[in-house]
Amino acid sequence: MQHFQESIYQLIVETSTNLPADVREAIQAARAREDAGTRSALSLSTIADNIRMAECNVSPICQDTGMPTFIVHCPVGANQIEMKKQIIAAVAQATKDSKLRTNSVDSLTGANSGDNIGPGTPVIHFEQWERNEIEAKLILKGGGCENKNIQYSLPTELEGLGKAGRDLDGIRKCILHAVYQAQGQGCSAGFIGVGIGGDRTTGYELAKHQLFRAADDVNPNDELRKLEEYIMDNANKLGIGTMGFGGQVTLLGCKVGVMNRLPASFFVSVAYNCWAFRRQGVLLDPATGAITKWAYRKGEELPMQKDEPAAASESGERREVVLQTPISEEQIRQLRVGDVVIINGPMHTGRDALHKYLMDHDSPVDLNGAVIYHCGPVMAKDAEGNWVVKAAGPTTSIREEPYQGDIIKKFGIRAVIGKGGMGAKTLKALQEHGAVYLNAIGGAAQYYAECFKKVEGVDFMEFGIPEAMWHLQTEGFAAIVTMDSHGNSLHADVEQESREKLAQFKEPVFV
Ligand SMILES: O=C(O)C[C@H](O)C(=O)O
Ligand code: SF4
Repeated sequence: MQHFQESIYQLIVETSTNLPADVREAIQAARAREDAGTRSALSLSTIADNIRMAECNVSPICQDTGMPTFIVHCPVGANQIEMKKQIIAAVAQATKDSKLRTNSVDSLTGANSGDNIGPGTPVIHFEQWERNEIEAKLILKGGGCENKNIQYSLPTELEGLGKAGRDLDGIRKCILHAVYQAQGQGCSAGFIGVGIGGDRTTGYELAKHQLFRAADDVNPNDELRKLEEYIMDNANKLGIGTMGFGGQVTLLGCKVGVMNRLPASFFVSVAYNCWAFRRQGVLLDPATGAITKWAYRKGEELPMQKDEPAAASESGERREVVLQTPISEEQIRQLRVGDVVIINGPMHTGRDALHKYLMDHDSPVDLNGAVIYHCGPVMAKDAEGNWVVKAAGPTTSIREEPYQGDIIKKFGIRAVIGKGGMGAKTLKALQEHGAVYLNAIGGAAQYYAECFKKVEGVDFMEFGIPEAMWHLQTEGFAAIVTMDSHGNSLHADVEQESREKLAQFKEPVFV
């Protein structure tokens, strides 16, 4: 098995940097359905650019490379202890090479292990089979979409949909509700895996396993096939759209699996995966561990199409405002929801640990007129020992809702960039203080990394690389105003509209 570790390393690199062809196909189809020039169409075109860049740079598609989860099938007698050691070594190497972000954090102290290795990480499942080959599959599912997983216990009462009973129609309602509750926060348009039955643990496991099915396969169970088709036809009527900007395409795939349950329990578990649906697999020679075949069609088979120039020109109607940091209140008050803002100048990253810290401490840098970017980047040092940004898309902003309004006022921040939007408390602070919330395209980590021309410095390295406060010299960072200083929030609007649309699915369908 002299090649096993190297093969697993290749699997990790391929999964993190190159979306497979079936996922690309689903994204291309979504692009064809959105009207040119709309926010959703523009976002999908940025997503397509980002997929191309990640492949070309051999760098992470999204900075959140998730919880590395391996499922390994091996012949009877294969040495699983040895394989496990080599998988762990390959994960550590891929992290060192900036193909994975340092993503393993001590839950009590917050300390980052720095190499993705720690109690419970990576996740490795072994199963024996009677074939004379090894199959290793990997999914890199990020934290933002993981937070949008949801488990229902039937019977229940669902917002907008009424009673969901212990039958196929109740399951149908749960799945639609799962898509609704995710809004844009899991970087829609997404893929969902659904597990019917099991207990709380195996139900979620079954849901996650569905994500390993090819996006274009057909469910062999006729009832489940009909359910999947129904969901694909109807979930998109919710109008949530790419990144929750509104639009025709909210869901890119739906796969449903079933297992037995206890008489007293009826769980419907939903695993939500962002568009950056990173999963791949390899078949290996059991003697050498060399790769004999890839489990999913590789990305190269389906190059992402570039936008027609005509489509780009339609976006010309959108107001574009270039801002140099620090930004004044007057400049901010002129911005409205829907404007595209291009930011130049110094910008600072800050996410969970920093926001908590700033509540009762001073900032190490002056934040008056500043832009805070909710982002946990992948960083590396170049040959001269200088930090460079390797991947840097936004993180889900709503986690900072308890702090953000107070911090904006305390430090005089004028713009917050993130994704998925924020709540009423932040909206009020934006209005009172004169600040805006800018939505960047979640997952577009290569696209945004290019905007960071220089790393000026870093504070709080003790929080770990993703949570540290990076000071970045920025050029041409584009984001959309989705919450302005006049009380308008695109997120609140889309959520309300989709809640109203959800009610059209109240009546029974599968009886
Ligand atoms: O941790 C991150 O960088 C992003 C996260 O996956 C998110 O979607 O919020
Ligand atoms: S930022 Fe978005 S694309 Fe990246 S892992 Fe999180 S949910 Fe997925």
